[in-house]
Amino acid sequence: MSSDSQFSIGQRWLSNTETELGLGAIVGIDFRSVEVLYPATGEARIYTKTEAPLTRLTFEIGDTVKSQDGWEMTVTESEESQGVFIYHGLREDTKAQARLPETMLDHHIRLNQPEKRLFSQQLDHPKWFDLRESALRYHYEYQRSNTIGVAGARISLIPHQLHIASEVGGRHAPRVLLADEVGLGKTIEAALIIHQQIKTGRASRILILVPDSLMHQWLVEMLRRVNLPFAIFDESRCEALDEEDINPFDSEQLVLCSIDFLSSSEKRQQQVQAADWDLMVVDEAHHLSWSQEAPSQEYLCVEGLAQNTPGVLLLTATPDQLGHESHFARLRLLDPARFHSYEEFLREESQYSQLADAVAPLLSDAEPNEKQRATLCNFAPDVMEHAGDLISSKNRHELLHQLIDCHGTGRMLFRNRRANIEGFPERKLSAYELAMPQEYEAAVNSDDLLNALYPERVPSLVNSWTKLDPRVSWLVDFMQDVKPEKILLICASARTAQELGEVIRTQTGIRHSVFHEGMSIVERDKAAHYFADEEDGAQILLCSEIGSEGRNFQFAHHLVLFDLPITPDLLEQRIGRLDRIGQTQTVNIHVPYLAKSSQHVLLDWYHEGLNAFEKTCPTGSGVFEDVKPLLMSACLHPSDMTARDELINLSIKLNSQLVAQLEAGRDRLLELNASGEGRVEALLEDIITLDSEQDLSRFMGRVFDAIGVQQDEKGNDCFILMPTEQMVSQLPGLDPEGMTVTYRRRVATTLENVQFLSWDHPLVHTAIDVVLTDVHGKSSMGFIADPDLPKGAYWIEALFVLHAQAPKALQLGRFLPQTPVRICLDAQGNPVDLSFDVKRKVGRKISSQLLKALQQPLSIAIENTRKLAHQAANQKLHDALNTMHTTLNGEIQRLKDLQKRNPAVRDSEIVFIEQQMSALDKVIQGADVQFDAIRIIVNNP
Ligand SMILES: Nc1ncnc2c1ncn2[C@@H]1O[C@H](COP(=O)(O)OP(=O)(O)OP(=O)(O)O)[C@@H](O)[C@H]1O
Repeated sequence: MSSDSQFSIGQRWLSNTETELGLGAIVGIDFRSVEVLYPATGEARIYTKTEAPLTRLTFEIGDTVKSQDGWEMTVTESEESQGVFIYHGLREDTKAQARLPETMLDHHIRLNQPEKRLFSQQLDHPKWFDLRESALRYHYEYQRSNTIGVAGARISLIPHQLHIASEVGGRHAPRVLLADEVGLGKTIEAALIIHQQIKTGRASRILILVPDSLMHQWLVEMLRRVNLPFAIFDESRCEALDEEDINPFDSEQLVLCSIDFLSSSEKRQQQVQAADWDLMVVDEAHHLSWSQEAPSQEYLCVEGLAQNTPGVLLLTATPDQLGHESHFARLRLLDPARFHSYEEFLREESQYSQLADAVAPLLSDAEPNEKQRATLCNFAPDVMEHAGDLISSKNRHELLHQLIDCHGTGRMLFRNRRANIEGFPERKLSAYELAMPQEYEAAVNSDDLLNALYPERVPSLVNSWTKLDPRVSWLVDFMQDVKPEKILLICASARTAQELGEVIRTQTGIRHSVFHEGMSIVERDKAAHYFADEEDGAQILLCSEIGSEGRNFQFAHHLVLFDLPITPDLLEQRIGRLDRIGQTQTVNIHVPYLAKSSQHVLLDWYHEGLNAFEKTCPTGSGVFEDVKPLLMSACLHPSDMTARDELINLSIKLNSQLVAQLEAGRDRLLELNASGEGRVEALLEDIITLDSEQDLSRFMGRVFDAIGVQQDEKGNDCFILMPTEQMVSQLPGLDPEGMTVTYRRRVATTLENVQFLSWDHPLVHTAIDVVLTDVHGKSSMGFIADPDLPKGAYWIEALFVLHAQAPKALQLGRFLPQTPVRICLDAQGNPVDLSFDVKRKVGRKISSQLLKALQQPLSIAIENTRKLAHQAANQKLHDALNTMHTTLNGEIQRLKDLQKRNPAVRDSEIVFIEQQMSALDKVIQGADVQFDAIRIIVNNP
């Protein structure tokens, strides 16, 4: 909180919560808010005047001040003009009289006064010194850790997700397609990548584009999983912001927006493109259909954004759903230079299938034959030269990794298959044959495929179909049979869902809800919520096809497919609502169908031809493309058993060929890459170790205790945190009503209302900030009681911080975060290694006497600690430079090597690291040592 609410333009203030910003200058004031520019980091902030977390920086006579131009002077006089101080004194370099208005102060100055506080006897309890030291040390370790942004997510540890997150999240401007099969956690992967990019400073402005129907789910997932508060942007929000005459999309850093809304408004598209983004995420990217002649509106909208946004994540479970050309077009969004021609892409793909063939033996522990060996030599000559016996596990491993590197799309496309991931439930089909009503016969036997598939939608039957269609009465009975278990019903059209809802309302007392594209998002979310409610919720949710995308309904175990979709991908999407991570029981799939109808043909085709109900069928869309005419024809002639048999037999044959191709081929290499097998284990181990440590809970316990937050154990590894009236500082983020927290992942993933406190959690960060930015602990004096040491012996413990300032995007924290340097001296001025547990504060009277008596030796000792701290800091700085060079040179070299084999490495990635390295060189060399805190320890046995 600011100590002075009289702000004037030009005054210099320090942020109490974001010390890394440097010294700020007031650049704007209105009746409510104050705008501060931090020139050292190029950032600006707007604060509410009454709650600005700012401290004014002023100097007294005798203080040394530094100007923006680098010269220093000792203040001999100061005056104030329009609220701004002007300091006078002699310049140290030229010895000339100088005048330095505070507007011209060095932007890097920080408040630094432990010594002043010590000698003016503003002493705190010695525990605050320990707390400062721990906060600095933990912050330092956090910034350098490899689990940053990943370990703190509220998720179960699933290896393939962690692998993708760390592989992609650690890149500069990642541009990838996350294409895991349905329900394997693409949203979670995206959340982890976004979180990591933000926490490491790689990105700060994020735009997520999703279909209307998934907005709320994304909002909740981002908040619940990784504590990121996205703001939903729709027309009404934009309109409200239009009045303020700014680009609405500039008003927030984390924006969630419907792609349908954007692509339908020219004005909003222009605005969203004019706003700068670091990372764009597009969910359900298979909707971005493309062909040379007719790219879709959605595609064009995303293309415009992808051209100007450094990082792009596209998510789809069905990359090939709208054809291979569209798949190519999505890769083109990611890297237009590389994917410039579809023909070229096809040619390249065929090469990878040769590679796939050659690699197959390695994946199944066999020795490749001569031809395969020759192909491998072609792709990875270096390794093959020394390969010898390929089956020896070391070589095999190395070779596989090299081959993955050579794989054209392996670096930008991540696709995991369920078949490789454990823990999914079984799926069981129950089909119910029902008699065909006479009234449907004309439609079913017509030439119109839509009528044949969905006779209930024929106009003449609109008002009567629910009375004559036996699936309706079957449904009513079925609901009674499984009551109170939840049922998700999906059908093709909104009207069917609504009309079924009407029947349930009039004929049964069963609680139900509908969910379709005619409802607003809020209404849909309400319906989904009503369905999810365990006690008073709906037993059945009736969805149109849009219910089959992205939503999480795995708490239900019965899925009724009132009709069947025409493509296997859509069928998988539907089943994927229940067959997801977190599903605890067998997924029961119920299909009521009319005998000898087109739907009957589809049922047999899916079940017998593709086995697509009981197992995921990644080859389904491939088969579909090949048998489409036969399938259509069989659907139009449902009584023609020969046509049906031909369709099914051909599908079985094609499917097994495609499966064999897949098994042997390219995807296995891609999958091996996407699964992280052999590479994610170390990260997993680190997170498990971190989870088992108690450092965080102990540290936070001490912070809460010191600040005055009440912490009560609630059982089940949960704690209740309550603010108290005795709090010595505010703790932003602590709910004034109290909050329940846990440090245990297991608890956090089962109890949604409990906050998961981790090193990534905002409350932990603000707690560390509060400790470090507060003056508490800057100076203290404590007693120890050791009978083996002379009474009255004393020691000096000084804490320094090696610190540099840089824009976040440089990721200084990886190499030189704020680094604690602790120097301890005994009364004779000798460096010592102290590990006292200092529990008692020295009373006011004694401390005052001691300080008077020891002022001179203490001043000398402090000077000495400064010198020693500089020496130690120089060493650390030197080490940081070395590590930075070694690490970044290594990264550059690896990318360059990789680029020779794999065109998916963009030049811009290499250039970025080169520029980062030279900028960091300057920043690290300019690092400064600040005196942070001092503690005098006195023995009083
Ligand atoms: N690591 C995890 N821990 C806990 N829950 C998870 C984890 N991974 C996924 N889930 C849950 O599994 C479900 C599927 O995850 P998610 O929505 O990310 O998958 P998806 O691949 O995006 O699905 P879709 O293809 O349907 O869009 C969600 O309910 C999600 O919350």
